[in-house]
Amino acid sequence: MGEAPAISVDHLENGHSNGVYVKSEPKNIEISVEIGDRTFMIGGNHERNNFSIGVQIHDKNSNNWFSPIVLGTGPKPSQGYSAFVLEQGRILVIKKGSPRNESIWFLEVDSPYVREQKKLLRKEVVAWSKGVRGNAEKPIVISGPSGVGKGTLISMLMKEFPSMFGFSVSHTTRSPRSMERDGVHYHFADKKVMEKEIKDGKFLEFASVHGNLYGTSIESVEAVTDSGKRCILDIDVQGARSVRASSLDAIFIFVCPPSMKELEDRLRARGTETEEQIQKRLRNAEAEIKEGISSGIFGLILYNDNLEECYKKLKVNRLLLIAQNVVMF
Ligand SMILES: Nc1nc2c(ncn2[C@@H]2O[C@H](COP(=O)(O)OP(=O)(O)O)[C@@H](O)[C@H]2O)c(=O)[nH]1
Ligand SMILES: Nc1ncnc2c1ncn2[C@@H]1O[C@H](COP(=O)(O)OP(=O)(O)O)[C@@H](O)[C@H]1O
Repeated sequence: MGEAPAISVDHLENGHSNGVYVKSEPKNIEISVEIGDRTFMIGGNHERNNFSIGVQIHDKNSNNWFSPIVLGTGPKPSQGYSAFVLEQGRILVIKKGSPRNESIWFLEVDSPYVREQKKLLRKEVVAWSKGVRGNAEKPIVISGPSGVGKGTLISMLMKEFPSMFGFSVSHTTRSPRSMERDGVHYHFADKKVMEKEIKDGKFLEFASVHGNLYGTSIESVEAVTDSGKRCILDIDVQGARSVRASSLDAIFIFVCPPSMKELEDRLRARGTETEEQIQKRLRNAEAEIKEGISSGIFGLILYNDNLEECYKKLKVNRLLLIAQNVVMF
């Protein structure tokens, strides 16, 4: 596994731990971990937030304390945590005795992702992610009819695991919706330019969907995987079929609506399509759902009825969960 030797960590007692004199000792510190010139104090409530464990940084050189920006969702404040320093500026935090899927957390304090966020935010940053199991490397393809909730579920995943997942930004000739930003939601492309780039072999897959051209460029996938994150592709069934046939070994998930009526209600409520586009998407939806369920392309079929329940199924499903090369104690 190559991790740095696990350093068991004493609980902070009389203000001294790992040789760092703590001037203004933060309250209820459970763990202190020394990495280089810094000591990371983990415990208590994060800035009076009872739902997430606190993190403070002590810099040996300046003898200053920092309260970093904390990204991701950390474990709840409680007793009984232990910490182990891993490679790539990560700290493994284990809560012994809690249910398996609530016992492993990673605090990134100097990973490539945290360094990227520090540069962006110009502040001290740390990022929590929950350690789960599954297959850490494979990209994830999520398909489903327009309006079913793919984008919503993907945003929830990326919000909870900011350092684990990256979204592959597709190209499309469709015009942007009011809240969509070029280069973030899509690369909004000219048809001729996109067709030429497809011919030049720059695309992993492409398809005509609801009358527009959509495609995943190799560059978009690489932009995510080069950042050390797991790539999520939101593509239609045709695209999923092409990816399945390609060398890109991915995990395939299809999201179904509870009913066509509910799908129509959601499309209408979203208010991003004209009546004509809604009708076209609904006509296509029936065939897409049939293909999604019966094609055998998708290893996981999710029914997005209750959003929270569907999201939980997405996260805890044996196919998706992410191995973090966790050393179980
Ligand atoms: N094949 C393929 N389909 C894509 C790609 N990007 C988006 N799509 C699919 O195109 C369809 C329409 O996407 P969009 O216009 O954003 O509508 P939405 O599904 O209602 O969000 C959806 O099924 C997407 O999954 C892509 O790069 N390749
Ligand atoms: N489980 C759900 N119950 C009710 N509304 C939902 C649910 N999931 C998503 N929505 C809503 O349905 C609309 C379509 O969701 P979206 O994520 O844009 O779908 P897609 O990306 O598949 O086109 C959005 O307004 C979203 O807030």
